[in-house]
Amino acid sequence: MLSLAPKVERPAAEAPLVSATDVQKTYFTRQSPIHAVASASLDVARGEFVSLLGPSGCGKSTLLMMIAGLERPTSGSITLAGEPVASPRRDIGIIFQDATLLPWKSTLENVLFPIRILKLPMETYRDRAHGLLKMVGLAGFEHKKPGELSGGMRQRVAICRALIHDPEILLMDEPFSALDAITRDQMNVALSEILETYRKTVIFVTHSIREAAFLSDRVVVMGGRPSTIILDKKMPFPRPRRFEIEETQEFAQVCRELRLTIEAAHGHGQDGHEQDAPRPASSPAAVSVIE
Ligand SMILES: Nc1ncnc2c1ncn2[C@@H]1O[C@H](COP(=O)(O)OP(=O)(O)OP(=O)(O)O)[C@@H](O)[C@H]1O
Repeated sequence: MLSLAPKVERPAAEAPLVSATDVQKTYFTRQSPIHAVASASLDVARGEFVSLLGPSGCGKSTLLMMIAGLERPTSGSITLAGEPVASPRRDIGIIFQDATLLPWKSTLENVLFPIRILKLPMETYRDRAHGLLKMVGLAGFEHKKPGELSGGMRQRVAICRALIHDPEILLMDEPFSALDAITRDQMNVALSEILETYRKTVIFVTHSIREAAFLSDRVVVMGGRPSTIILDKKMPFPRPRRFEIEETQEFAQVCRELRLTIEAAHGHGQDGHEQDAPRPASSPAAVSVIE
């Protein structure tokens, strides 16, 4: 039954929807093995929003791709709703850094593309596609091609495409990192609003401390060499969240703790990854993450 699912409260003590146990991943390359994830254990409850935060190369995308069934762990296990992940699944929607839309198809056709691939009844999903596009502020853009849309609009189309078949889990790999700072902030608010309506379980990869703190129920910091999970912290901010929380002392304190955790694991400014928007002169340099 297709519906624009209303927000549903999660019963307490429910088994985790996503569970990774002692997951390890080594890429065997011609040169030498690369230990992308030394060990990671992570439970994500149904309806939870969990960010994986950490500097470049700490294995965030690798962990996400293993959860998606697109990479196999070298050891350890990953289950979704209690079932081992063996291959890509229908109950997952994935959003990457680049919107990867089909340039010759319209906005509407792009959103409906998974329905074609999954061989689901197109007519049943057309209304849902219109509803999703309206929700993200793209009503009236259904027949535009990706080339006629801004970066933020294209990424909103990608979100609609990921939600069209109503997957239970959304995996997002730095979905907003290619956008300018203002659009990125707008997308963070838009994503929060979308998830207030279409409640999903989300695992979100980012370098941005602020973005992780703003969006998440929990922030999982990855780092160290070899890379593991070094902090798993609940975000104490009530929902719905609006920008104003970023101006609170509590938000600054949480961001500071996340930054200090990353710095303790990696030292200061090591790998020259993308840097933050201008920071107050009194604050120390960021380490390959955006504050
Ligand atoms: N397919 C692959 N083959 C070999 N090595 C890989 C492969 N994918 C990732 N790696 C390596 O594994 C390590 C972890 O990469 P991964 O992309 O998971 O990190 P990340 O934290 O997501 O980085 P970024 O934030 O820059 O995307 C890196 O050293 C990377 O070079």
